[in-house]
Amino acid sequence: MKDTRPFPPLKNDNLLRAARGEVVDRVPVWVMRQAGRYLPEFQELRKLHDFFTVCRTPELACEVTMQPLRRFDLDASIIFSDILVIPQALGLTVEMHAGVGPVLPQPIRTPEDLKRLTPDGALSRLSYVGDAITMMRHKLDGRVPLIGFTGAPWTLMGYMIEGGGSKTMSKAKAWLYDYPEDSKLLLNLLTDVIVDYLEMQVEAGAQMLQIFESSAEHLTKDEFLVWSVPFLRRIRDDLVDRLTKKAVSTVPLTIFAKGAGHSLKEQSELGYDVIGLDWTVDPVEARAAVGPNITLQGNLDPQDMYRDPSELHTLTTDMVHKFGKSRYIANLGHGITPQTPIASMEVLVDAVHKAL
Ligand SMILES: Cc1c2[nH]c(c1CCC(=O)O)Cc1[nH]c(c(CCC(=O)O)c1C)Cc1[nH]c(c(CCC(=O)O)c1C)Cc1[nH]c(c(CCC(=O)O)c1C)C2
Repeated sequence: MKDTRPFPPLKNDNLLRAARGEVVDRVPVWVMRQAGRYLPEFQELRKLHDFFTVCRTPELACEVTMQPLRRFDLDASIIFSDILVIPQALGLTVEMHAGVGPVLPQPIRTPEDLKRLTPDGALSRLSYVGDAITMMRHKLDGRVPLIGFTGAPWTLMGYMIEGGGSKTMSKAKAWLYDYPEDSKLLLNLLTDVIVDYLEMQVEAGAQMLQIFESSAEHLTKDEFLVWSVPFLRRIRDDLVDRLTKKAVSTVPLTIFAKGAGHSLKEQSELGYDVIGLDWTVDPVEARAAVGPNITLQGNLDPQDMYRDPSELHTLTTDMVHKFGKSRYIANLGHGITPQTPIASMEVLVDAVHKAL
């Protein structure tokens, strides 16, 4: 049965205030992939349960979501899941191979393979994510906001065609030129599922949403504007439309398009509240490109987490000074890597909170 109890009131809303451009008590900080492999308690839990079993079991997903919050004074939680649950819900097999990452043994190779996708009922096959979100809102007891997320269409298309991660996304890029109409069909199909999925997450209790366009880095600027931007725009517009029609309050939206620092101005015109930056982008140049009405998120190099604590402290403080206290959410410029020392997370969070 659906849990319809009201959610506990939010105690620390600095993340949401930063996203809306309101005054914050302190610069909010969270870390992409903050629940995961660098935490021994996550490794322990993973010895007992397969990756997607954790995603599909709300108690386990909530436990893993909570793990970083027990250790660090973070200002946000992000629901434990993966971007590849959408390809899974569309009928593709996704396996998580230790030391490799996601593997899709029967990828989409030709336009003919698109017939294997099953968009009908995809949303109901993702209902476990909504259940985990609702449970997590209660478990958080209002301590920090809960972020929901999705992969963006181009990034999901990449994994579905490559059959897993890829250094070049060459097969997926070949599709854009060999089969442009079928590529658009696939990107639109994914966009439709993503809008349904994000709407469901908001109704389940997600207080902010991040769209991961992690594979933007494989596109040129021109390609990004054709194969990513229109779909990112439609996700935002359709989602806001849907929520407005249902009289559900909309939540702040973040676009993280890794490697798309060439198109910050274009990203700022998509209607998203927050733009996530990778570490190659200079904070001052990013602010100049997007103007004053967008919140920026990022962007410490994840490799800086391997520096000694005093260096890390200085780099973090300098970063926060460059972004400033208004319209800023501190984060890394991409996911935290598996060997990161736990002490570095403490240094990062502490340095952000003390910087201004
Ligand atoms: C902890 C984890 C996750 N996914 C994977 C792992 C490690 C695998 C394991 O435990 O066995 C496999 C897992 N899943 C994926 C990868 C990347 C593989 C590759 O491209 O080579 C791996 C190792 C695919 C994936 N998955 C995700 C992205 C987008 C973000 C990014 O660019 O890093 C991508 C590209 C998102 C993701 N994935 C995850 C979260 C959880 C919430 C959090 O704490 O942040 C999120 C937000 C969780």
